[in-house]
Formats: sequence, structure tokens, C-alpha cells
Amino acid sequence: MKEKIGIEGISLEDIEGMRNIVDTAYRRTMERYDKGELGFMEVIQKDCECYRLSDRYKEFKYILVVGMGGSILGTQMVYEGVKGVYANELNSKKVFFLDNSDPELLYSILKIVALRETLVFVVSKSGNTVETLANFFILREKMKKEGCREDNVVIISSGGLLKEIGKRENYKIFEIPENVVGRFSVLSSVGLVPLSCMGVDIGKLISGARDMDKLCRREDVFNNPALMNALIHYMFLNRGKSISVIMPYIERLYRFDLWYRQLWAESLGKDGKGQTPVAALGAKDQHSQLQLYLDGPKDKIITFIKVRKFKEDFTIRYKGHYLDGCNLSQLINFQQLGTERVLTSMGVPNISIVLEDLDEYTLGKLIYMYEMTTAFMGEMMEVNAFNQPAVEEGKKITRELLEGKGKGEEVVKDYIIKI
Ligand SMILES: O=P(O)(O)OC[C@H]1O[C@H](O)[C@H](O)[C@@H](O)[C@@H]1O
Repeated sequence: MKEKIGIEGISLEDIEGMRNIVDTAYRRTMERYDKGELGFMEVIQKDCECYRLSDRYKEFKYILVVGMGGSILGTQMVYEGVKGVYANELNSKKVFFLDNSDPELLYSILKIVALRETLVFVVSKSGNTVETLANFFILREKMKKEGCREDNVVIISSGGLLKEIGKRENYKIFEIPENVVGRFSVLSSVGLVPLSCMGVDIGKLISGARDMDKLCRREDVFNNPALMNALIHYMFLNRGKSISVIMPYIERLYRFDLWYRQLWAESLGKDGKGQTPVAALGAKDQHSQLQLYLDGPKDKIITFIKVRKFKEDFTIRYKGHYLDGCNLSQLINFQQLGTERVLTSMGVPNISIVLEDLDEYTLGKLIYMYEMTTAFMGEMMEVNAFNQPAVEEGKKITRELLEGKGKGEEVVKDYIIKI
């Protein structure tokens, strides 16, 4: 370990020097909102009642959400953020997420659920995503064979083949507003309809987001948490911090990392620019990643998320040991502090987001703050944070291969390791 050097910090003068960039980013974001381009800012003002399903949908023992990317990552993040990692073991309602074309994932879920007792949410903004359609086609066939009813399926989509099938087969359909981009859609029908059936208080979630919206509309960067968060990431990106590590010190937020990864990567990774988001978890990754963060390349900015009050806690007892009488919550929060201090002393910039506790309200605030941070960061980096053109080419090649075009054409690979 090298000697302690301290962070090349950001001074008030530095922030003052960024006034133009901050004001422009704020103004452009609000102009886009005024033009109706930022649906994620509008959708939180809708009445939550419009997302609630009638009681007959509440009877199902199992819930299965089928979708990819922004159509599922947020829902799973909120579900685990509120209910915990082992929610299925603890609760009568069993919830599953199907977000891959890996046949073994579908197989395992079908081994557990009884389809007649399952409410299936098929979620896709475009309504044409190949993995979602493939999984749905297989499920639909099995559900027909097992005599499932129309209300075993709910479609959440803006169009495409999925909506067509939904209309033709008389499934309940929820729209997704056109101006709500997938990775910014968890606080729309995409997340709120399924979550309202999973025992999550969507009203509290939305009121957290609305309260954060008030803060994020402030022009003053010192009183706008999203604008300040974007500015700090932008300034350190310009100082070579091309990697943004997010490291909550609570297990319930690990899926938040995965949601953040899509948001930050797909929104900002454009025109040769971007800041690579990395998912980490405290205290676990102190024993796997921290060596690199401390003594590896100085190319990272770290964001901690810590919770003052955990839902549960334990007091440790072992006479004469320094842990005697401490609580586990104290231990994990002191571990976060220890990591923060050593990173600072090793010159690794880090930010701490402190939550009093973690429930629907604070999670709604956190989600919305990150959505606004991403919008502001996109303006600062002068990239369009609301599209993802580069992901389409690979899908085209996959389709050509599926349609038999290009079969046999051996793609020259540099390295193929066959085991
Ligand atoms: O909601 P869908 O249209 O099914 O899209 C699901 C996901 O797939 C796309 O390829 C994009 O990468 C994501 O931004 C999107 O969230």
C-alpha cells in the first residue's frame, strides 16, 4: 500500500467555475421537460389508482414478471429493496422474474409455479423484444394446455406484436407513455402495476419520488441533490475517473446496483463517451474488490449508500471481545466508514448517500434522484441520454441467424476457447 495522499478534492471555486455547465444542463433538462420529452418527470404526477388491478388478480399464489432491461430491472429492484432478498421464502406470495433467453431459467421457474395459480405480467415498451416474446410464446402455449384464463396474463406495452396479441386474446393491457424511456420507466405502469400486486405500497413510492422532484427542480446546485451528484461525477469523469462504482451497505439494495448499471451505461455510453458503472456491495466487496479500488488504477469514483436504521438488528455477545455489546448494524456502518476513510486517504473520490431507513418512500426518492442525475449528466456530457441506438445492430444479426440467413458463415473470431 502506498502512502496516504488524500483526494484531489473539488473546491467551492471548482464548482463556481462550472456554473455555465451546470446552468446549461439544468436549463436544457427543464426545456426538454417543457417540450414533453421527459415522461419520467411527468408520470410521477399520475394518480396511483390507475395502476391497481381488481381484486380477482390478487388471488394468485404466484407472480411471474417477463421482460428485459428497463421493463423488468426496476420492478425487481423495488420488490427486493422493500421485501428483502429472501422474500419468496418469507412471504406467501411467490414472485419470479424471467429476464433472459436462457432455457434453464424458464425451466426452473416452471418447476416451481403452477401456471393456473400464476399471474403473468408480460412487459415490453416496444412489444417486440425477442427474449420477452420467446418466453411468452412458450408460456402462452403451456398456459393454454393447462386451461389458464385470460386474467392469468396482464400485458404492459406501448405497441408491437405483444399488444396485438393482448388485444386479440383479450388480456388486460396497460399502456406505457411514449415519452417514458424503458430504463426510466419503473415509476410508470411498467413497475407500479406488478408492484401493486406484490404487497409494495406504490403510493408511498410515488410520494417519495414527488418530494425528490421538488428538490431536483431547484436551480441552485448546492440545494439540488441530483444536479450536484451529476456535477461531481462529471468533474471526476473529466479527471480520468472513467468508472463509477456504486456500493450500498445493505443487501436489499444490490438490485439497485443492477438497475443503476443499465441507467448509467445505456444513457451515457455514446459517441465514444461514458462512465462505466460497476455494481458492488458492502461489506461483502471489502473482501473482493476493495484491494483494487484502493491500490489499483486511480480511475474510479465510488458512491456509498448507507442506511441508519435497519428493519432488523442483533446484539453481539462474547465477553472480552471488542464486538461484545455491539449491534450488527453498528458493525456494517462502521465498516462503511472505515472504507470511506481509507479510500479518501488513498485519493479515491467517494460520495455517501445516507438514508434514515429503507422503505418505499426513501426508495422512491433514491430512484427519482438517480433518474434526474442521469438526465443532468447527459446534458453535461452533451449526449442524448434517452435513446440507445447501438444495441439494435446485434439484434438484427441475431434475427438474420434465426431466419437462416448467414448460417454457416463462420464469423472470424480471434480467440475461441473450447473446454
Ligand atoms: O421494453 P422493451 O421494448 O422490451 O425493451 C427492453 C430493453 O431492451 C432494449 O434492447 C434496450 O436495450 C433497453 O433500453 C430496453 O429497456
